[in-house]
Amino acid sequence: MNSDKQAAVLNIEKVRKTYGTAEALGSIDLCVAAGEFLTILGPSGSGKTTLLRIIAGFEAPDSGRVSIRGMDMTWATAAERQIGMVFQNYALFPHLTVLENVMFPLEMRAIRRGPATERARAALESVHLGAFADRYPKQLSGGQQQRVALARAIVFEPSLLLLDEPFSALDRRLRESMQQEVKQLQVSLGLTTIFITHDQDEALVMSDRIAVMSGGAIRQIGTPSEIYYHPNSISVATFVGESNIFDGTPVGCGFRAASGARFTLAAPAECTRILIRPETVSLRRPPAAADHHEKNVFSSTVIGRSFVGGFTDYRVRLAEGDEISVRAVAREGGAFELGETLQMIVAPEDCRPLSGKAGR
Ligand SMILES: Nc1ncnc2c1ncn2[C@@H]1O[C@H](COP(=O)(O)OP(=O)(O)OP(=O)(O)O)[C@@H](O)[C@H]1O
Repeated sequence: MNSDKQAAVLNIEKVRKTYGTAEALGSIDLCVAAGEFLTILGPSGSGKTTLLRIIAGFEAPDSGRVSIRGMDMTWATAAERQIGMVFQNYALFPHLTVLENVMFPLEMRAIRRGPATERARAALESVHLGAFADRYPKQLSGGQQQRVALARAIVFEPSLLLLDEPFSALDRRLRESMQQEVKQLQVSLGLTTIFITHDQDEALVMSDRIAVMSGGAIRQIGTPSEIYYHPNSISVATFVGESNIFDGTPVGCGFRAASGARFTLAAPAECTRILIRPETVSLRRPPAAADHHEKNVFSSTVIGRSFVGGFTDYRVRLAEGDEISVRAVAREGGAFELGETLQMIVAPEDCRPLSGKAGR
């Protein structure tokens, strides 16, 4: 075993799962390091829940191996794995108080009442619910119930914390504050965490690394910035963030789109597609004197505009016919008009090869 794998809390090797003739998971390999926050991101049906259930011990793989802290746990029960879990639907016991809910995992482990109460109270403090110990779940808001579920998941100091879409029932503001809170707690306690979501923004905000799944396979794994700026495929690029994708062919140091639009790239690349993120593009009214040294300046027309508070999202059509989305910082009274003829500019380093040798 190499040192990476020794430091891993979770190591998944060649895990496969089929339901009848349908393959839910191909051959999954995944290593999660101690203290790491890893997100499994993917659209509905991509296999996230199946993978999570196999990690948790609710489901057995057809083949492959699941190790936790270096021990083969493929056939261990859920209880033997010492994993803390939080689900979307809270799953608190309604007839137990908040404190009793949090003490439950400790009672299951036959920890005496005195120390169990002390630990449960400390866990409730860590999620800022110390004052709510004697309430019942139905007397709490959704966000508070989810914090109780989190306290219950961490109270027995699990080797691994699994979070399955835990914020999806919460409204946007509460969701964002819960993201911050969970992230702070995860860092301060050094919790090794696997987070499942189909929400790319949530994945980008919270994760040390993101594994992007589709069709039962991990398509790419990397830091949020690697995934966003260097997607290795069209499916990852379009799933994470907004994107403009041009098909075409490499020409010298540049790229010619199918429409004929020519882009200068930062370096020659053997690619058949380039990716341009909307926020890397700028728009301006044509200056009186043209600067012929400037690269990637295209004549374009505004064909759509929406103000999204802080930003204006434009849709523009290049003279060559391609349509492209642009995200600009909004200034009151400073928006371009529909039908206006503008220049669209994009830096060579922001035209990213998507496939081929230099495409990553
Ligand atoms: N018990 C089952 N029996 C048959 N097929 C199943 C079963 N569970 C999952 N599948 C199939 O396996 C594939 C992966 O499903 P899975 O629930 O893991 O996806 P997911 O990414 O978690 O989706 P969602 O975000 O909608 O929960 C899907 O095609 C699904 O229909």
